[in-house]
Amino acid sequence: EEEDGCKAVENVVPACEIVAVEETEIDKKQCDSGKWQKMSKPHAFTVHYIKRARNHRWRCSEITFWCIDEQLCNQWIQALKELLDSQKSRPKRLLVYINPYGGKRQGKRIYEQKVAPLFNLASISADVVITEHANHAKDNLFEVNIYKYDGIVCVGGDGMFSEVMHGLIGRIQKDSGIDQNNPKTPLAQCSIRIGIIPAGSTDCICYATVGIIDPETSALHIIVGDCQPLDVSSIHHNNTFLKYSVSLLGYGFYGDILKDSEKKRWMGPMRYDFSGFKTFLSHQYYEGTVSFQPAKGTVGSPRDKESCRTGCHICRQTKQLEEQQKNYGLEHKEVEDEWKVIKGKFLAINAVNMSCACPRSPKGLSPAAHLADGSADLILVRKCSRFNFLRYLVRHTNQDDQFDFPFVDVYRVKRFQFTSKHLEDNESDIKDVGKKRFGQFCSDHPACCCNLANSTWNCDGETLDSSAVEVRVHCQLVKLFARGIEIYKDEAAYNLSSNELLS
Ligand SMILES: Nc1ncnc2c1ncn2[C@@H]1O[C@H](COP(=O)(O)OP(=O)(O)OP(=O)(O)O)[C@@H](O)[C@H]1O
Repeated sequence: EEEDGCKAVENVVPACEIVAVEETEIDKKQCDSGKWQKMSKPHAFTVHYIKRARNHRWRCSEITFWCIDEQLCNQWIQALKELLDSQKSRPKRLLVYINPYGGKRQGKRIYEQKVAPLFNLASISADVVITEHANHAKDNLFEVNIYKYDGIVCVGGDGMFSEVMHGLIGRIQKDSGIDQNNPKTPLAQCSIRIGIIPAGSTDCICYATVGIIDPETSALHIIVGDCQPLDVSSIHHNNTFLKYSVSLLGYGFYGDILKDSEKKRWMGPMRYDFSGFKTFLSHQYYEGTVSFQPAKGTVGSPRDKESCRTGCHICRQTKQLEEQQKNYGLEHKEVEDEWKVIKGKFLAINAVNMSCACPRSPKGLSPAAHLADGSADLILVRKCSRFNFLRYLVRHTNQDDQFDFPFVDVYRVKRFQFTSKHLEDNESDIKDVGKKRFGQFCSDHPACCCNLANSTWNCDGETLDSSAVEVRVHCQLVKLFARGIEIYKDEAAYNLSSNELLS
């Protein structure tokens, strides 16, 4: 209870949410004003801490504590600093890559104005590299001593994250003597965490792992040393490594939108709407064979009502199960007879490692997909009428179940393969030269309805041309400075008053 009889507000700041503690310089003016004038020579310290706002936004707030006893004040500062030092998950040294051309070209400004001051406050030292060209960060990660850093931070969009992730995974495999081209080899996990400061035109990975696209919130997640493991899919063709994916790997509809939008970069972000509409109208379907291994070791299903959130029990249980299997020597045992094969005509083949929720589609492509359960949700949209396809797309934005259509199938898988009919026909060595020539005519004239042409893969927002792929999910291969999307129990939990007390 405070001196003046006011009831103390019972608010708590957990030690893990303190950003920094500093001694406060008191100037004469402060000293002479307010209730502190009673104190002959006051001493003070300020605690900077995380304050939750709406929509998963975090802000750095502060509270100053005053007392007359200098020794007592110093003891508090010392004790709180020791408390912060004892939290070993907090990073001390970071390597930061800034893409100065990402999004609205604000990456450098965002870092300097919103992130660097917070890192300084939290005594984090950062080596900053402003990228000069595409793949600069990726190449650099193969050259620098990454092991002296507690984390790698990318300032940019999903493309920049993908580049840093490829660099880090590639470097770790190289140092572990693992050949990335072998699709069957288990990959070495990356213990160095990746932080994303959103500054791109698409920041979906940040949104899916933090819940908001906000540089300050992301910086605070880095400072407190959050850790969110993330599954990564490796994509191969003919024993050649192609790419890694953490969000969407899409063939057909989403691949075609991306390919078309790449040609219209001059339109800015509007190009996605334009290309989306155009691709919808073209209503192209693609023939091929999908084969997959259903995920057996995971507890959830793509039709669950529950979404992946902070401390997700499904992700935790899957990891425990994997560790048990490791102890019994059962890890990575390939059970070849468990493949399911589906041949058909598809408007879209989407494999997602996370829900792919974004501000435009808050439910995402697979609302119950998990960030770290070692599986992907494989969504097959078979050929249907334009009207039905529109109904399917609309359900991504409302409460209805987007998988509840006879032409949509969803499976939780650990591995899958796709081969286009075009390639199958070529590989089966058909000597019918006339048919091949006809095929060439069709792909040269998209208006032709024969659909012999291939689509493109949309791999986390980048195009990937391959008419056959082999995909494998690597459970929790990388770790991010994030904690997944937090569940707020009630409004009061994040509407804390400004005069919070530290306990
Ligand atoms: N200095 C640079 N100059 C040109 N390209 C760069 C540079 N640094 C990084 N890149 C590349 O730019 C691509 C896009 O970057 P980023 O994701 O940060 O921005 P974006 O605006 O969200 O991207 P997009 O235009 O694909 O939506 C990345 O793939 C990255 O490899």
